[in-house]
Amino acid sequence: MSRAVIRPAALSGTLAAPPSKSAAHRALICAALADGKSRVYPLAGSADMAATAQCLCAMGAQIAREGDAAFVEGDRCAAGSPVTLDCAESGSTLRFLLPVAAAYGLRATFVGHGRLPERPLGALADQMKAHGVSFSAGAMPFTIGGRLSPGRYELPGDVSSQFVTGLLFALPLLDGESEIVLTSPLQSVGYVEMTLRALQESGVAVTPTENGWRVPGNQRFRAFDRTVEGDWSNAAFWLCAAAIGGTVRITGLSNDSAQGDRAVYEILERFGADIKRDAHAVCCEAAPLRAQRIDAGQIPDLVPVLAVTAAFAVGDTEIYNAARLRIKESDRLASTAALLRALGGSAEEYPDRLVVHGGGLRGGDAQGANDHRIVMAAAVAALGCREKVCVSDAHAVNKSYPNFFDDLKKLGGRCNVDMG
Ligand SMILES: O=C(O)C1=C[C@@H](OP(=O)(O)O)[C@@H](O)[C@H](O)C1
Ligand SMILES: C=C(OP(=O)(O)O)C(=O)O
Repeated sequence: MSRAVIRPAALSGTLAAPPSKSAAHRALICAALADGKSRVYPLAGSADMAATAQCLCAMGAQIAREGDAAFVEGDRCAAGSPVTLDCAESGSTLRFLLPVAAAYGLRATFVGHGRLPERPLGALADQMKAHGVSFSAGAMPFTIGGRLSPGRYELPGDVSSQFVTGLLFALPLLDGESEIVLTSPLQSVGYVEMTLRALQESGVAVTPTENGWRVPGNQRFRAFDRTVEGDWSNAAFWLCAAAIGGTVRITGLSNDSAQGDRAVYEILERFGADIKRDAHAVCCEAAPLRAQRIDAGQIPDLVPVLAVTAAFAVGDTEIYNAARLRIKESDRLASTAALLRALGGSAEEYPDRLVVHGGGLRGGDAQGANDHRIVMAAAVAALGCREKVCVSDAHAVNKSYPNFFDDLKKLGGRCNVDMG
């Protein structure tokens, strides 16, 4: 059993943003699909990155790590080869590589852990079945067979944008033109924009249509040397911690990033935090916070830490359009509400929204729910609490941010961590 004890503290100092998990997934995949050798730098040693790298190697690519850099030699196993792809707990790894493995025509067995086997895949799997791919079972572990064929792919936009991203990687490899048609408005738009930019930098053409994208077939990915941008989603923990009580400067965050979680800047500004940016850094300083209405549709990963921030505001914050939070590493509407209540706060959970009553938190024992964003949100909450916070499942931070507790200490936080 892993756990962390975090004591109240006002953070201060400057920190480099960790490399973006979403950008790194995309860079590794594009590199593995490319002809030749690419360099991807810097790369976090996170569990999700390791899962994607291992799967790409199992599919035929070669990846050598040198410090924070990965050198990727693109290659693929012959069609029909049996491979096992262990996606660990990473939804991105599963949903991005499933169509790619099918485009290669591999007999790929997909394995997943934690909550991953329960997370939705049906809409993508149904479209793949309609385009020549067989599935041995309806849930993980399953083995796919056959080869993906080009054509018209219809997907809902409100389950997971990762379905679209996976197809955008795979369809350019097919021997004819395809179209992705959205049957409902797209949520998590920024993540698809990140995919489109990654494809463009790899020399792959995709044309937007009225409600989707047209993807020519027979395309080749170009090798590259790519710097992975800083992660707004994980930097958000420090910016919110500062808004609650401290002064933090985060470097390496791009102002014109496609990351939807860049919105944390405007949201904290609306809360009343003193937040500024220049060409090199974002700086946030505590100020009295007031409740907000927040649309979670484009920023699902920010919700746990924004809910914690709201607990320190005056008034009631409503976080709406958040039904998809229930299908992440934990049911994040339930686990976020439980976190706030465990620390002496008050929150109401509805099917697709959360209402957080402001007024501060006391501290206490909280469940990390085996969810990195809940554990990190608990640590941020602790900084503003009156008493210490003890959170279970501290190891979960390894999923996206293995240096989280070290970075907390660098900013003056006080914690004892037992990774179990
Ligand atoms: O494409 C990506 O890198 C991601 C997309 C989002 O998922 P959904 O599109 O399912 O919301 C996000 O929650 C996840 O952490 C990363
Ligand atoms: C939901 C997340 O990731 P994934 O979907 O890739 O598991 C996350 O990082 O919060």
